Amino acid sequence: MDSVQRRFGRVEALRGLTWEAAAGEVTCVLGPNGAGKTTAVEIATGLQRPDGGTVRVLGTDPWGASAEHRARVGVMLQDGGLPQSVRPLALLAHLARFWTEPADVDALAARLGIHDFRQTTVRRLSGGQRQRVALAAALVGRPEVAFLDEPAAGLDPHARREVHALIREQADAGTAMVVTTHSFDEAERLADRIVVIVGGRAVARGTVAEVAGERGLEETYFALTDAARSTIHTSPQESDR
Ligand SMILES: Nc1ncnc2c1ncn2[C@@H]1O[C@H](COP(=O)(O)OP(=O)(O)OP(=O)(O)O)[C@@H](O)[C@H]1O
Repeated sequence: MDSVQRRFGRVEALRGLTWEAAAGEVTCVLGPNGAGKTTAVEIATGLQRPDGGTVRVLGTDPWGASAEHRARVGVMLQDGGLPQSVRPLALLAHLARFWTEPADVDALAARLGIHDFRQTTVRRLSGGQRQRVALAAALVGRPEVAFLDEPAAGLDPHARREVHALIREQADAGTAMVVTTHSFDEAERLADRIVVIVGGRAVARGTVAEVAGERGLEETYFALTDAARSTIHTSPQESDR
């Protein structure tokens, strides 16, 4: 996306956000609460319309894109949006029927430990269990690009390890994987590329080595976010709006 703007009343959620993700790579999107990560993902998946700028996903403007385009894009949002009264495997089997060549539901479910709670309806799953179902739902259509909003947040260590391995495998198979996270550890372990968003702008973009430099990702992140936040908070144009 290039120079994307998005405003909610007085709040400028995105102020000229520019970044990209590539096929076959994991791109981790980092940034403080309220930086605009979810807004960016929702715009990239056609759930929100930007007020300005250009967005292309697989060469297509996601706003109002066709069903054919949407079928090539996987999405896992923070609030899940899963139907509540179904069991996980029935849900995944149902979703798989939307695609001509879906992933193997049983293998995907086994991978994410979903068989362990196969008899429980989505409503009664724990937060981490629900997240694993949401991740499986995002990947069942074997997307060419997948946007995962904090897929490993709150998972137990085993589940997190599986989720990381799965994300890496999907990237190695050619998918552009876009993962938002608050974890430096996760970003360092997973990412080929990193985008740091602060106040609706990308303040750093590049490979992990390029962004982290010699200081390491955590220190670089604090330096970038502290600097950008103080600029944003003292900017007179912004406080006048
Ligand atoms: N529908 C909305 N109405 C009003 N303000 C909104 C709306 N959606 C987002 N915002 C505001 O836009 C800004 C960016 O929010 P966003 O959810 O994109 O941040 P985020 O980086 O995903 O944060 P977090 O790390 O907490 O998930 C915030 O100030 C938020 O309050």
